[in-house]
Amino acid sequence: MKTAYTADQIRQAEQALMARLPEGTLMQRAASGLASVCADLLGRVYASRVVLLVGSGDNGGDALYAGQRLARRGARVEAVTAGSKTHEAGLRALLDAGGRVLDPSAAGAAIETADLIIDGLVGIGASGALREPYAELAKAVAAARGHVVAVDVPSGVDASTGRVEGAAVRARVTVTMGAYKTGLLVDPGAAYAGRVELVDIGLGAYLPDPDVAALTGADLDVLLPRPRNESDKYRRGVVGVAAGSDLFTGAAVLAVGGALRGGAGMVRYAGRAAPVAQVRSHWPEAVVTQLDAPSIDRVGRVQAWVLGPGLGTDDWAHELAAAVLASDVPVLIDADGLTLVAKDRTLLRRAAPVLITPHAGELSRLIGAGRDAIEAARLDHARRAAAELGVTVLLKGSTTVVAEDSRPVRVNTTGTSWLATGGTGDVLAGLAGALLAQGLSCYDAASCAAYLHGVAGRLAADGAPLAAGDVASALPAAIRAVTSTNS
Ligand SMILES: NC(=O)C1=CN([C@@H]2O[C@H](COP(=O)(O)OP(=O)(O)OC[C@H]3O[C@@H](n4cnc5c(N)ncnc54)[C@H](OP(=O)(O)O)[C@@H]3O)[C@@H](O)[C@H]2O)[C@@H](O)CC1
Ligand SMILES: [K+]
Repeated sequence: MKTAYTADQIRQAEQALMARLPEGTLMQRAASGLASVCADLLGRVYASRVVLLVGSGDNGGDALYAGQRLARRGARVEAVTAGSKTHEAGLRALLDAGGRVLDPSAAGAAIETADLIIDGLVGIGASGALREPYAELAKAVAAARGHVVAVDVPSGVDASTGRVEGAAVRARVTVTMGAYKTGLLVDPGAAYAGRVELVDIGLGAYLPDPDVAALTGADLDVLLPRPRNESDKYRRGVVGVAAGSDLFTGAAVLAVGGALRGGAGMVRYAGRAAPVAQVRSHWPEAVVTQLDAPSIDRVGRVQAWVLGPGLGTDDWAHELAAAVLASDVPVLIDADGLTLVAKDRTLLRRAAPVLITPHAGELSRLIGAGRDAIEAARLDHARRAAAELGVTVLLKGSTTVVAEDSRPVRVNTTGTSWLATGGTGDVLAGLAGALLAQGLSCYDAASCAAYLHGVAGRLAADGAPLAAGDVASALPAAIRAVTSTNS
């Protein structure tokens, strides 16, 4: 599990650790890790040209000491000091090692042509959008031809939330100190951070419960259910899919496709005549019930439901949603199911668990916040929705996040932009439903499904556009990639 923390959490842990160490120890550890990543990127340090962007705080101090180390190895290091003050000891160390301070008027040209730029403008001490002259420097970095390495967080990215309010440095690598910051895992911040390298400065024992966490392949290997020798199709879990309508038959096909690849023992599909015909012809593996009335009485027992993809929002759909939600098993609500629930909150009054899987627009209808506001602060809104609605929330987007009251938000880092195409959400819903049916909690089912869906998307796309059906087809390969044994 990759864990990440807010700026306040990091600062408190650092203070506790610093109290036990000689002054300056942590900054030297940070600078040493930073210099070593830079040296690897440069390949040959001697005679390379390095520009340091140095702000007024300790983030600038890290950059100056790393510059000292590179200068000692023969790099030509130049510092642009942008703040009202500069870390004095760090600046002295750089100058003693042969580095120099650049006239601000020469900064643009130096940034453009340097082999490597170290962004030490601001780190966890920043607040709000970058002020001048920092903002102008951050913009100048966009023209850099060399490697751009951010110290701790890319300047302009809010370390605690990933928000970017104005200009921000777009880094190839971010070298982060002691622990991941939440803003490095959540978009838009994650997109600015590039590859994130963690430098161990000894903070581990002082860190609190994380603010957010990201599953890794090893976590999936532990969490994903496997069939045992004595398993039969009923014991492996049966997932029900209530999706599709005369207008949207494809959503039913794709949701069932996702569910069939998710490892449940059986997939039951229930719907109207048109989607029933499509599901039957695509998936002989599914057990299909054609509904004459909006009721699930004839469907047979399931351990979890997927409700909503392509279902429509008419009275019939509303009645079917009410019937599914009146059951005593976990229900995943997606797409039209979310529109129905937004119009009639009483549908959510149930004892069994609910997992909702909205994108920002759907969440906006559910909690009455603007879509743009949600996109700009995805973590906050997912948390708020989980608390207000009493459900688990999987908020889809460039970084998919899973929120549940009193738990760290799980962020998914496996996604790819190729997944932003019609129907992939239906596959995700089916997959997550299948995991629910196998006994995973909403929190685990949602975060494992997001992870596998992202990996499957990458495998299916492989650098080219994909269709949603390809993602369902790639799910077995995604599962194989994370499970160490195929038993
Ligand atoms: N603590 C530790 O143990 C360790 C810390 N480490 C490192 O220290 C970093 C944190 O250092 P920090 O606390 O000095 O804050 P930091 O991010 O450098 O800058 C704060 C200054 O920036 C300014 N400023 C603020 N907002 C701004 C804005 N929007 N636009 C422009 N300027 C803005 C403001 O200054 P002022 O306005 O007064 O000039 C403020 O005082 C951390 O990220 C890590 O790299 C490592 O060495 C490991 C050990
Ligand atoms: K920085």
